[in-house]
Amino acid sequence: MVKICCIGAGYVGGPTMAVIALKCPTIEVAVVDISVPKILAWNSDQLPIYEPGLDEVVKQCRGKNLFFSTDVERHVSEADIIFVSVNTPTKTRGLGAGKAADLTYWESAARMIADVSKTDKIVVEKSTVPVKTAEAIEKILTHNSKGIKYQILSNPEFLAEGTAIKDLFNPDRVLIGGRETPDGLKAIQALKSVYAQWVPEERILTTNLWSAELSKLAANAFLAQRISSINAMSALCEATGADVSQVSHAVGKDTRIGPKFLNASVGFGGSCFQKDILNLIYICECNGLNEVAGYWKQVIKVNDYQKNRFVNRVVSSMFNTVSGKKIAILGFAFKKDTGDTRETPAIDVCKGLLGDKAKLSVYDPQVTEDQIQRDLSMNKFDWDHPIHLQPVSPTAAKEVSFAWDPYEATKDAHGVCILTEWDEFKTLDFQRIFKQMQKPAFVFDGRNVVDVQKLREIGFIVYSIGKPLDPWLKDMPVMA
Ligand SMILES: NC(=O)c1ccc[n+]([C@@H]2O[C@H](COP(=O)([O-])OP(=O)(O)OC[C@H]3O[C@@H](n4cnc5c(N)ncnc54)[C@H](O)[C@@H]3O)[C@@H](O)[C@H]2O)c1
Ligand SMILES: O=c1ccn([C@@H]2O[C@H](COP(=O)(O)OP(=O)(O)O[C@H]3O[C@H](CO)[C@@H](O)[C@H](O)[C@H]3O)[C@@H](O)[C@H]2O)c(=O)[nH]1
Repeated sequence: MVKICCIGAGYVGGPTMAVIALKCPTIEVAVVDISVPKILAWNSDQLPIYEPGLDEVVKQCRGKNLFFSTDVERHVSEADIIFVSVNTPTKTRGLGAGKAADLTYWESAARMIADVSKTDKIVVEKSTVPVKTAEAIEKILTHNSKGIKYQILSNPEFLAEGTAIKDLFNPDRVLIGGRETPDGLKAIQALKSVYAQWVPEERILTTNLWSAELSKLAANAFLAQRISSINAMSALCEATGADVSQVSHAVGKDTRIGPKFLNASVGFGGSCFQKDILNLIYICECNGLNEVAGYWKQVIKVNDYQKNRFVNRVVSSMFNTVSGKKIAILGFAFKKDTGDTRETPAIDVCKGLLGDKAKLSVYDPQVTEDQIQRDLSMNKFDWDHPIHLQPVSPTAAKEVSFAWDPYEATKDAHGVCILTEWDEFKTLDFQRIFKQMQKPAFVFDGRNVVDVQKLREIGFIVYSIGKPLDPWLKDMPVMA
C-alpha cells in the first residue's frame, strides 16, 4: 500500500489529504502536525476549521485510510510521498522583512525529513513558496541524505476557502512540477497517478519545477489584480454616479475578460493574496526587476486605499467623528463560509474605527470572540505563524464587544458596517434593526449585499461600495 504523509494539518493539508484519502481508498494517508490541540480537533467531532462538506469527507475515511497524528517522525519515515503544507508567512525581521517569505517552518520540516528517513522519498511542496525553493530544499535533503534518494516536486494548491471541498473534487487544474530527469519524470508520474484517480488527465498539467512554483504566485497575483482593478473603478463610480455592479457586469460580458472575480468590496483579505504578492515583489526586486515589482505593488496599495477609503467614509458621514459611538460590525471573516480571519479587511476597518475611538459590537456566525480579540491586538504578519507561536494572552481591545446575533450587535448602534458577505445578512429584518438604532441610522455596506433602495425607504442613510451616493454623502469630501 502506498503511504502518504502530509506535514501540516491546516486549511490546505487537512482538506486536501481528506479528499485524497476519499478518492484513493488503496492509499494510506497520515496528516501530522506539531500542534497537539489541532490534531485532537481533527480526531474529534469538532474539526479545527469550518469548511462546507469537510465533515462528511473526514467522517467517511478517518480511522480507515486517513489518520491525524502528532507522531510526525514515525509517519514521515514510513511514507513514500511526503507533502509539506506548513506555514510560509511573510518575514517580520531581517533581510526581506515585510516582503520575503519566511521559510523557517519549511526548512525545519525538510531537516526533520532528512533526519528520520530510511528509504527513498518523493517530497512535495504543497505550501506556496518562492521560486527556486525546491533547489534549497534539495540541498538540505541531499547534504544529509545518508545515501537516500529524494525527488522534489512542486504541486501548489489552488483551492479557495469556503469552497475547498468543491475545488478539490473538481479542480480547474492540478499542477505538478519536477526535474526533467528520468527520476524526476518518474516521480511526476507517481504523483500524477494519485490525482488521476478522480481528476481528468487533461487537467493534470506537468511542468518544470520553477514554472510550477511561479505559476502559483502568478495566479494569485492575477486574481488579486482583478479585485484591485474593480475596486479602483468603484472609487471612480462613486465620484461619477456610475454603478460598479453595472460596470463589472458590462465589462465581464466580454468573453476575453469573463465575469468572475469582479465584485467590488471593502478590499481583499485572506492568508494568501497579500503574502504571495509581497513575495513576488521581493523576488522581482532580487532579480533587479524594479518596474515589474512596482506594477504588482500597486495591487496592494489599491487594496489598502480601499480599506482606508471605507473607514473615512464611515467617519466623515457620521459628522466627522465616531468617538464614543456604537458601531455594529456584521461579519469578521475574510469571506463567507469560512471562520478564517487571516488578513481580513475587518481587522483594518475595526482598527481604523477604534483609532477614532468608536465602540464596536462584532457579530460573525463563525468567528469566536477570542479570535477577534487576538486579531485586533496582534502585530502585522504574526497571524500566519503556527498558533502556539502566536502571542499567548493578547491585550484585549477594551472598546470591542462580541454579539451572538446581528440584532444584539445593532441595538442602540449609530452605524452598521457589513464586512463579510454572509448569506444571512441578505435576509436581515432591517425594519427591526432601524427601530432599535440611534438616528440618523447609517448602513455602510462593504460587500454590496443589501438592497440599497429598500433600506433608504426604511429611513437608513446607506453607503454601498461603488454605488451612486446617498444624498447625505454627496457633498462630503472624497478622501482616502
Ligand atoms: N489557506 C489557503 O486557502 C491556501 C490555499 C493554497 C495554498 N496555501 C498555502 O499553503 C500553506 C499552508 O497554508 P494553510 O492555510 O494550510 O496554513 P495553516 O496555518 O492553516 O496550516 C499550517 C500548519 O502547519 C503546521 N506546522 C508548521 N510547522 C510545522 C512542522 N515543522 N511540523 C509539523 N507541522 C508544522 C502548523 O502547526 C499549522 O497547523 C501556505 O504556504 C499557504 O500559502 C494556502
Ligand atoms: O470578486 C471578488 C472575489 C474575491 N474578493 C475577496 O478576495 C479575497 C480572497 O477570496 P478568494 O480568492 O475567494 O479566497 P482564498 O481562500 O483567499 O483563495 C485564494 O487564495 C488561495 C491561496 O493561495 C488560492 O489557492 C485560491 O486559488 C485563491 O482564490 C476575499 O477577501 C474575498 O472577499 C473580492 O473582494 N471580490
